[in-house]
Amino acid sequence: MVMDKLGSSLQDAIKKLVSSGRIDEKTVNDVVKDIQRALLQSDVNVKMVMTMSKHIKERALKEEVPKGMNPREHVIRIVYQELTSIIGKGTDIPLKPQKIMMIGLQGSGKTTTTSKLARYFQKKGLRPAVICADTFRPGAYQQLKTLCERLNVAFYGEEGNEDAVGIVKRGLKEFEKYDIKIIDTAGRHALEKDLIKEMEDIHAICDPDYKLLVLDAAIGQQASEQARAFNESIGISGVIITKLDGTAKGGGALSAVSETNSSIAFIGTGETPEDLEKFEPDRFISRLLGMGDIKTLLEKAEESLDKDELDMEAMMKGRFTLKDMYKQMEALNKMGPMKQIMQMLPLGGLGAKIPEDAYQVTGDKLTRYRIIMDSMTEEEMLNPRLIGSSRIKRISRGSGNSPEDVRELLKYHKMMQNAMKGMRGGKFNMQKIMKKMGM
Ligand SMILES: Nc1nc2c(ncn2[C@@H]2O[C@H](COP(=O)(O)OP(=O)(O)OP(=O)(O)O)[C@@H](O)[C@H]2O)c(=O)[nH]1
Repeated sequence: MVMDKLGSSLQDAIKKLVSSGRIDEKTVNDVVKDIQRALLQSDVNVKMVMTMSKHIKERALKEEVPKGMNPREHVIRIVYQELTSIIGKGTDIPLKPQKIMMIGLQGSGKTTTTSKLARYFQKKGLRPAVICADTFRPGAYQQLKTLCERLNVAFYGEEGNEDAVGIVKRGLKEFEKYDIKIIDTAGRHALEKDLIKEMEDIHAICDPDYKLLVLDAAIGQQASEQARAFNESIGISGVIITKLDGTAKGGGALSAVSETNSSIAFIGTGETPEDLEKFEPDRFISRLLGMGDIKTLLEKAEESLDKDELDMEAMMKGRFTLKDMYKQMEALNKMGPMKQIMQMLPLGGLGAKIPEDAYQVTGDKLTRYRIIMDSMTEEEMLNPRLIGSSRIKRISRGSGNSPEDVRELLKYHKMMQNAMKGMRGGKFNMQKIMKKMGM
């Protein structure tokens, strides 16, 4: 997975925040410390981490909590916004006919990314064609040709000919009718004079709409040096960070680019032609924070939960009576299978605290539980601890069920009560957060 280590550390920090009793300076400092550690481990520049930490602390403690939001949600929203801001806005490459020139150092994954980009446009219904102007690396021609053939993408190259400019000229002529022309240029071990000269010559011939710099995520925060150097020498319109799936330094590479005058257009997330993603900072961060599927759940919850009837906050604090449980079971029943809902919860661990049995609330059981509860007094419903063995006998007789059924119901209630405590502040608060963040 892409940056799963950073993701899980950030999710742990958010989880801590979600389950903290109250938001005070200490809580904010603790969470910021966790976030700092996670970002530094991912090679994000220290100065950047410190500035971001300062912003989070200041905003969390000084900014007024927006109306309709609780302090916890307020802080999570700030963390989300600050993380998004350190990776920049992203570059949008439009879906229209254009020429794209690929540049970068050798080993960055430029050739593979060229074919992935062709595939990206092909999937969007545009006709891509690829020109191999890498006459420096032996094998580049054959590699790109094979990749394009597999994807059924038009390819032009002249094996053995070292005249990259001539190849580009002839390739563009041949591909006049194609929508997207992607030119793969040669890389070197460093940004040397002859590489710059060759890029400038190719640039003059093809006059590209976009010049995309390919960078390997493993270089971490050094990405800013490379982006700056290429930008100053020939100018770049955007960056593609490759191999984000295989390094612990991804955070460094992503954040470093935004420090320069450029931003990220795509990210490479694996070795297959499909493993290229358009870079969308807000979506990327919400996925990293584990807020992915929550939106679906929240929409569902919104539709079927009567918020006046259910006081989730109170329940999660432990005031979870049999009456609450009954209302909750009814509401959840309307939402769909319990297990499916729990699996959609974000932040992994929160959902995982629900015991397997808790998923088995079928319609039949619900009906049985309702009949049993109908035989209880109001007092028993509000305070189930009063229900000893003589009351169990009475309730079972009154409801036409066995004492085991009553015990099972009480056991289930205890289990849910504990699970609720464990999820304190968890899932349903996330609903509001996602909404406020416009997701
Ligand atoms: N896991 C993973 N591997 C990648 C990704 N992008 C490229 N690679 C691999 O990185 C290796 C080098 O990629 P090439 O495309 O040959 O890149 P290169 O050597 O930089 O080629 P030039 O830049 O053209 O000199 C290949 O084995 C690719 O499969 C990615 O996003 N994830």
